[in-house]
Amino acid sequence: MDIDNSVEEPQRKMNFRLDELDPRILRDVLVPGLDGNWLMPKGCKSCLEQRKFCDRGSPCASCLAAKRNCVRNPGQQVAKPTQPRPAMRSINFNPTASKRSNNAVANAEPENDPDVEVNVTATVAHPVDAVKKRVGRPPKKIKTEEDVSTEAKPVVTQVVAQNVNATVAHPVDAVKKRVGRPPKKIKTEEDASTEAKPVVTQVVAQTKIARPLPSSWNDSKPEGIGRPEIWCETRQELCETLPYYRAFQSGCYCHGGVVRGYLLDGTDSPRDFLNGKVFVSHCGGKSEEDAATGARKLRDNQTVQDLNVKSLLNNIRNRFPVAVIIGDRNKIAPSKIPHRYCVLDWFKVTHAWAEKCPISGYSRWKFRFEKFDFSADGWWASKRNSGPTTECEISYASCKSCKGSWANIYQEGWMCMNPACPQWWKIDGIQQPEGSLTYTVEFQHAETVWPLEEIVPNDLRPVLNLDWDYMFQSVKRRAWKGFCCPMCGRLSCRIYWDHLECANADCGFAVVPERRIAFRPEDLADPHAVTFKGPALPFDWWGSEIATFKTLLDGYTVIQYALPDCGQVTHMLANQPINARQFGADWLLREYQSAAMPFMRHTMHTMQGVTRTSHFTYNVGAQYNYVTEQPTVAFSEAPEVVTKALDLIKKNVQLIYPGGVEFNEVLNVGYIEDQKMGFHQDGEKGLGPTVASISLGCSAKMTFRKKVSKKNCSAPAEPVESQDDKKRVRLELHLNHGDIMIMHGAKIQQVWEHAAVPTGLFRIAATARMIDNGSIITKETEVKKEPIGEPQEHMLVQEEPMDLLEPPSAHDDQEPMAHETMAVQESMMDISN
Ligand SMILES: O=C(O)CCC(=O)C(=O)O
Ligand SMILES: [Fe+2]
Repeated sequence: MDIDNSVEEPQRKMNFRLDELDPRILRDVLVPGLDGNWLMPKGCKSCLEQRKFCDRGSPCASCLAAKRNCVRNPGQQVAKPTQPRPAMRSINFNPTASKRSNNAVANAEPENDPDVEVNVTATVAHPVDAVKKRVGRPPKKIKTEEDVSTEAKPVVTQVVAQNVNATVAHPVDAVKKRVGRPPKKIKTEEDASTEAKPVVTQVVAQTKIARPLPSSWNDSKPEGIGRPEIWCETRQELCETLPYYRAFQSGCYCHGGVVRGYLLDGTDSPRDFLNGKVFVSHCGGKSEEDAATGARKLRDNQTVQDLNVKSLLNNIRNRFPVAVIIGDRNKIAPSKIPHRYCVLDWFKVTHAWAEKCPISGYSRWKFRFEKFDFSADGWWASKRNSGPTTECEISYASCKSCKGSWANIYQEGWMCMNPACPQWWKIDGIQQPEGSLTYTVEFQHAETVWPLEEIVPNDLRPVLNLDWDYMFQSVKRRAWKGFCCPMCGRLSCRIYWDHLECANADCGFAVVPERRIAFRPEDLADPHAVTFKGPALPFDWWGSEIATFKTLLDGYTVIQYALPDCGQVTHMLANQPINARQFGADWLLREYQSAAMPFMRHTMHTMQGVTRTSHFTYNVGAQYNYVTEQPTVAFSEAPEVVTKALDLIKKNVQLIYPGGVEFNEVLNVGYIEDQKMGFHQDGEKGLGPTVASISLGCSAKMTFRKKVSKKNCSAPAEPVESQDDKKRVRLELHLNHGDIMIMHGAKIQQVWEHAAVPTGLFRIAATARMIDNGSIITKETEVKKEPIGEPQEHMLVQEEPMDLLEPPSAHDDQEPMAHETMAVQESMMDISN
């Protein structure tokens, strides 16, 4: 038995749980695909003793040259003698028999399978050309593909025989050549000039680059042979537009158990490479930057349980193509990537295997991808690329120890790629040293044929729907997806309320549809909600630490919530007659829809970087930049509806705070389906203690919770909501059409944060503030301002205390679930009736 158990690492074994399983299960999981393969011999004794590279021929080239008897260790698989190359066979794909994909490994024992032709040619080089190799181990110097292709001729070269000549088609799967397909001639200019030479320089694809490359690095690359058809400059443009790439942070967009989109960007791992048709990459995860070298290193084993690994293996198993995107921060592109993100093409994931990371010793999963359309290089190929001039095929061999079968990936020799096997990452029992491996020519250039290969799933360019009636009369989620410019291919977010504009300044493509949105309040109202003609009944929820008071004022139902030591939040509930008043909420809703409102999705800084908000805003009056960066206009230049909204807000605030509160700014916010405003404080410098808003259109939930101090987070980012975050909510207002909300007390903004989530299709909120930050103060807003500081403790004088309306204590410290809200509503109903 040729297993060296002494090198087994129990810790790794524990991490890689599959090694506890039956090896057949292991094979099924890790190496779905080919059934039956020929075995590759191990290196000969003589080469092993001399620690020389053995080409595993029979006899090997080295013994042949030295006229030695080529002997292998007992127990090792001996290669069959050289045979004449058999004619290529075509074997029909049997869909029922090929659940497993043709990726990395064949599992069946070839000698037991009479249908499998074994053909390990010991001395024949590459199908067409001999392969020129450096003597001994490749030099330690780390090279990129480009280095190799542009460097002067290798100093010492020696023609050696390549031992594997994989001409045998797989018995079941379609790793076979298709019938009648003529051999491909895939030549580059460089090929043509070197054609006369009998050897092909083997491309070395090693991209271990310790430190981040300088910014000019991408620019210094040669131009590609084409241009990308689909591209953009921000991650948000990418993720809002492409249905196959919605992952704002991950390098893999997984959905439904498979990877739909794969991003090749800033992080690389040793031996990642990309040519015009094939690339090898990793799937990220469990890695961190090494403080000393700047290189990314693993902090744990990647396993088949990891989401990205599991999903990519499913892509292989199910022959599920993946759309690939490249970022200009990647280090492996053969040409200059002209934009921040560019779509490459559809790819097949053909091989998966685990390498032992040379830096950390952990297992890192690597994946090989092939361009779906293999007939031509992609636009990103460099003219300097040189590959083989005819078809080639990847060969496979089985591990004597674990019986797993793996592709012949590295030119230095075949290795078992099963991390659970004692022979993992060893050539002839010897652990591979750091950075010494290079891929075989076949592994870099061979095509894997899938059945139904010709059928590309769909055009990667999202279709721009020019049915403008649908697009703009609708306020559905679809209406604020990004779009792909039909002129230049740039992906753009929909950032304007009323039209589409390509973000490429050189393009100028825009569509300005006729504006015909005309929602009436009843069109937008919650179908289950009551339309109150008398005093409206509240549907709010609050924690027991919040004291409440209720009254009626000018037809409004007024509820005040006292946030302990901070101030008050007032909810004024409108009803149908109030909203129908002159310049009331109904009029405002209509006017906001018909006036030319320059609503836009402006930019804001979050922990993820600069993104556009998921709502539209239009600011009038003083500068208000605390959350978003946006311009402002004077009230005199804004549509009349904004001033009328402010008048209505002021009139109602006056009812609650008769001392007089003035405002010099109105932020108008437009929401369509699925848009919202996440948790934030209204923290503009110089903000007055009173912030008041009017809600128009569909209902919304406005929630309040106390802030928690977050390290390194000075900006009011939209925090990711966890279960605990939901539990932190202590006040929830159900704002309906025409309702007024007032926050009073500067400490509210310091201690609490609030969020607004509409529950229907279309909503406008106009929020008024007093801001003294040195920006626009117009004549009309030059008024006496309340000092900022301690909260103003003038609660309403109550006719009727609301204590009885407090939710039962059982609701304390629980998230305001629907049933709890209902319980509160019922208790309110009881009392109000
Ligand atoms: O949409 C709303 O009602 C809330 C808006 C808001 O919080 C803001 O403008 O700061
Ligand atoms: Fe706010």
